[in-house]
Amino acid sequence: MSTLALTGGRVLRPDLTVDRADVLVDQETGEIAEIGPDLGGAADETLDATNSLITPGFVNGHCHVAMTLLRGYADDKPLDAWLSEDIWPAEAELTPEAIEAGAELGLLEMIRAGTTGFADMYFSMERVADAVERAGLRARLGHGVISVGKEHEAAREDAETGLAFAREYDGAAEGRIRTAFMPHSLTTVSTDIYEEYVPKARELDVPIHLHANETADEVTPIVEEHGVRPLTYARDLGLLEPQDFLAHGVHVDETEIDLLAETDASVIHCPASNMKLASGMAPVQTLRDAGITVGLGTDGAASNNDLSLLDEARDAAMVGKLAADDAAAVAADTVVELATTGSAEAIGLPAGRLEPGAPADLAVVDLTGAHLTPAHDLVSHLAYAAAASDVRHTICDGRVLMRDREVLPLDAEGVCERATAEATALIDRAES
Ligand SMILES: CSC[C@H]1O[C@@H](n2cnc3c(O)ncnc32)[C@H](O)[C@@H]1O
Ligand SMILES: [Zn+2]
Repeated sequence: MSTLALTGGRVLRPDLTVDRADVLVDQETGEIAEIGPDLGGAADETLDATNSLITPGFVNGHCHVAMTLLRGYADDKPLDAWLSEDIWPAEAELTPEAIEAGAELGLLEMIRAGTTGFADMYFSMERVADAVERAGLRARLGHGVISVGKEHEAAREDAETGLAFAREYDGAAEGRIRTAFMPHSLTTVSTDIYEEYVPKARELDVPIHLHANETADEVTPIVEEHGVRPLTYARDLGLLEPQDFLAHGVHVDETEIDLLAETDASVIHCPASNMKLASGMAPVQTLRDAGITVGLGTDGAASNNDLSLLDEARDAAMVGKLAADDAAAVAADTVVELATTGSAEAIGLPAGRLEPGAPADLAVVDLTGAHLTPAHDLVSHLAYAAAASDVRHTICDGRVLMRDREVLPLDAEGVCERATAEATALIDRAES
């Protein structure tokens, strides 16, 4: 077996205790072989983890990775105006090449932030999948289906694209890519498309992922048209199975929380996007107390405006306390769980735990920064003080994706140049 040892560091265990240990990775299986003292001697390759914390890689439960091209293009608007006045007109000019360049930029940023897995909904997903294969991360990918503003046959074609992608790419990149059927939301996909395509997605045995209950404005038309709350409507459409995961879940009432708990569907909390678009505050502590699996997502870089799960964890803790009016709510250990095991369970990727036999998806966080001194509590540091730039090494599936801040599978300079050129050309097309 070919082995990689991470030596001299401290390890964040699944129960969130920390101790000094080395980690030995079997690079053939991509799994953690052993955690314990002095494992460096016999390894084929070593990574220095001195003065560092070895954590599970972070998992981004909801993203539109190619939207890095639109970072900073439209800010300071609420969701509806942001999408209809700026984002959708620009996205109408996207090309597959632009999407691939934007995806590569996002993947570069994620590797640098210690992210090893993510869920993504967008267009030209075969190009996103190609970029994921090259970059070496794990992903749950799906074509975003929208029917609003389309003739019925065009909407069916879009849904067929979503099914075909889910069928053809599940298991790609040596199993690192899994797929899902991804209708955009309850208000942008019509009832008849749901009625026809949810059973077809079930036949493929892939999860369903959609935006739900993100803004108050989205709840009202569903109640008016269907006479029930959005998640009752979603349940009636067959959208709340245990493998399914919803992005946002901000405006959920008690009956909807009960419904999520009963059905075992998961919620991906996107606090930065929710704050920036002033969508509202998700009741994260209440969701967790009800036994619902909650993960953490950045959403796209145009509504965040970065792809750092460490930033997101801090945001989740801060806004969670405010939403619950309780400083003890959404505590440090909770947000570390949300960013690792919570997201991994929600999106159905095998990651999130540091133990023998688990996938070797790891981030190594340098603890020497002044902002991480002194080190009373490393879980507290992950939740409240560490930044993406503190991540020193990133490993996914046993492969080193970043060593001492150098991203190995991607040419960082070339990625930034291509993305800048594609973003400039995109905005020129959109505004001409
Ligand atoms: C159909 S592909 C995905 C689609 O979603 C748009 N999007 C980005 N962020 C959000 C958000 O917070 N709520 C709803 N929709 C969002 C993205 O621009 C694509 O058009
Ligand atoms: Zn989104």
